[in-house]
Amino acid sequence: MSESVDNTSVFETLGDILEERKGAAADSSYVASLYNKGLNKILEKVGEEATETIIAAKDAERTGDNSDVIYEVADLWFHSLVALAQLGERPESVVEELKRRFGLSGLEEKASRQPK
Ligand SMILES: N=c1c2ncn([C@@H]3O[C@H](COP(=O)(O)OP(=O)(O)OP(=O)(O)O)[C@@H](O)[C@H]3O)c2ncn1[C@@H]1O[C@H](COP(=O)(O)O)[C@@H](O)[C@H]1O
Repeated sequence: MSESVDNTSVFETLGDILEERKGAAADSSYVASLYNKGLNKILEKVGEEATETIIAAKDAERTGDNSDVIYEVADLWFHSLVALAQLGERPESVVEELKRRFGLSGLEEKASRQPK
């Protein structure tokens, strides 16, 4: 599978798999088992993976080896996409939002925000 999927369509393919798993049995699929446990459990995994990413990034800074942090960021992205799928949203929505931000300076965007 990994060789046959173009880099640009990785999120689309993963989005299709996450949709397809909505019809799978919890004991046959990790994704289906997460859906079955519900959004709180999925968000708990997102939190865990975010923490593991921070620890791996600090280790990478010390050792110069980025392999673990890449692995943990992949876990974080994956679980974030499962959370979005549970909410009925596809990965392409996030890609679109990032695309919308091209050329928009983060500093300008922050300055233009309405005060809360
Ligand atoms: N990309 C992923 C992916 N990344 C991480 N993981 C799983 O996420 C889990 C998280 O790791 P942990 O170390 O936290 O797992 P754990 O300690 O066993 O988890 P808990 O018991 O704490 O819940 C592991 O079981 C990983 O295998 C993934 N599982 C699935 N996918 C994709 O989703 C597809 C569908 O997966 P299934 O639904 O299992 O068929 C796969 O073909 C992949 O493309």
